[in-house]
Amino acid sequence: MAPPKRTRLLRSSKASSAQAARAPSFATRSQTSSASSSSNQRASTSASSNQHASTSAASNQNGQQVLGVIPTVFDAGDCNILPTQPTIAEYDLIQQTKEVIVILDATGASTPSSSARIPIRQVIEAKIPRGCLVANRGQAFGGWTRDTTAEYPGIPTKYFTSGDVENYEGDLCTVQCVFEVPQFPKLLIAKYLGWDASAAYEENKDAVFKKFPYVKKWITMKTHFLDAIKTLEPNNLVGVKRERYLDDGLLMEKENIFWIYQEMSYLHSFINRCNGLPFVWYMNVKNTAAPPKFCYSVVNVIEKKLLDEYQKQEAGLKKVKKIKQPTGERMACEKPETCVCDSIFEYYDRKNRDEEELPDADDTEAITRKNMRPDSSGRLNFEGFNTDDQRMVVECSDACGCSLDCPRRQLQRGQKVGVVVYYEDECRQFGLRALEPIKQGQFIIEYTGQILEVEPEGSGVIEDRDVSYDAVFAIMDRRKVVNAINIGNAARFMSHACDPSAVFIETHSRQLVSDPLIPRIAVYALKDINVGEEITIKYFCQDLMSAKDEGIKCRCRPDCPNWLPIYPFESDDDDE
Ligand SMILES: C[S@@+](CC[C@H](N)C(=O)[O-])C[C@H]1O[C@@H](n2cnc3c(N)ncnc32)[C@H](O)[C@@H]1O
Repeated sequence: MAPPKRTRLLRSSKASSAQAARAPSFATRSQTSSASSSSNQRASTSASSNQHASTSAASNQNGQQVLGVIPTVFDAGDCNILPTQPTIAEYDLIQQTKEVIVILDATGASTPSSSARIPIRQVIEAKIPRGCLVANRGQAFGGWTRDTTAEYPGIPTKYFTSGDVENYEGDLCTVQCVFEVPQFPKLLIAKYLGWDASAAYEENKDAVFKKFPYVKKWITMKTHFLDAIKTLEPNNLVGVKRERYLDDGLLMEKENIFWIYQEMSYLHSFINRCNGLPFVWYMNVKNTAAPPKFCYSVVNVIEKKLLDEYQKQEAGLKKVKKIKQPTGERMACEKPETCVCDSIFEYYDRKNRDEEELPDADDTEAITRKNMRPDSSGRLNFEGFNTDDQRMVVECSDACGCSLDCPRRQLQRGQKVGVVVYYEDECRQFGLRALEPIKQGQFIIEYTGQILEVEPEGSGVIEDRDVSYDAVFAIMDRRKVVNAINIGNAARFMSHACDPSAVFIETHSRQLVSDPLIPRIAVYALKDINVGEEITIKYFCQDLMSAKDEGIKCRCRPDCPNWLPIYPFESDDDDE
């Protein structure tokens, strides 16, 4: 089937009109957007699944045995469940199947079983999500290969080019990213998923918006974000302009790192979208530094051995009895009379006090352990809050008798505001910025990563890893951390600030008490954060930070006197 006729060539100097007439088109067939639930797409997606199945049981690049290929953590079926306008039944299905646990168990021994609600993945191999059909076809049949030293987990290395159009015309195309054309407000430059930059083309703005509703949202939010950056960083106007209108040369520079930013923005946002989560973008308006390589996951990853430990601890949690609610305390749960969240907090508090073995009652009182309860809008109250305090949120489950809309289930319901991974400067590198306004006390994002032991095998020394990617649990499990250096989401980019705009809160969260309980880390806003402003946390408590001229000079503000400690730390026991 021939693509529709074009009226005007995008960049006459960049492609011949013959190429232009055959450029890939998003409008070639009755295609729906990539996250649509159309039966056509379901059929194609499962065909593509079969293709992947045949490539399983191989070895990955590190020589590690691959038990079965998981194209990304989330695409093996999850991408089929998110229609743009779900029916009630489909909505229920999304709610019921959201949580996924990933188990790393390279030996394949004693494989844990999955349930329909909590699929368990045995091996992570970041691949292009299955729902991205043309990107997968490009990877298999594309005519151009990107420099393979630049490989990013889950990002294509092969692409269709304008020269491939003859063989693949009529292939379904998804608009991956768009740029405005200053003199022609009705046009957009569209680059397509799975096609290289030379096959970018101009399209009618309204037609793109109609076909791909997310593009309209994308461009509106991008403009808003870039307008905010213009005010916040007036020295970077050239880079800001390029994000909006593109640079003349970029369409001919397929290898330019700029295109990796576009790939990561689309594909990670796609994985988010499949899980009911908002946009995540990657942006560098300052230089040509490359974004870091890491495996994107919207859930925590845990080894079977550690999951087994958590399952043993369930015995204690099962004994938790509902305590009488103190009068005058605020209760966010829809069903305060049956809510057991405060009782669960009491359970952990008591358990910690027993383990602390402090010499006298005065010392015990010195530890402030806070039960953070959301208000009826789901926000936390940070009045009188100290970032050095131990704190925890317990979320409702089916044991509380409330609905899924209960305000005490923020992390379960998932991130609501989009974020931008933004290049800050040479010292801090990438940080995280708000794509949408955030209110004080609001849940922002989960900090996902690998659950690791603080001191593996009783070594007494924290593993030789960059602990600035560790998020610790002070209440639920002092022996484990969430580490996001290799696997994680956009939260792994948050910079340290001595006066932060956000905070980690360890969270006890599961929808059903029959789900495994794995501690999670939520990020909440300590103050209002406007579009374009940075989301920062305080990495270390005050006594680990010092002005002692060693470690990493803190760049949270130009005159900050503090230094961040360096790694690895010796554990306390070995200090003397
Ligand atoms: C968890 S990572 C944050 C993401 C990282 N910036 C990146 O681009 O991948 C922590 C590292 O960021 C840098 N960093 C974060 N906050 C900083 C600050 N306030 N001052 C100096 N460096 C900072 C340090 O190199 C630190 O080791």
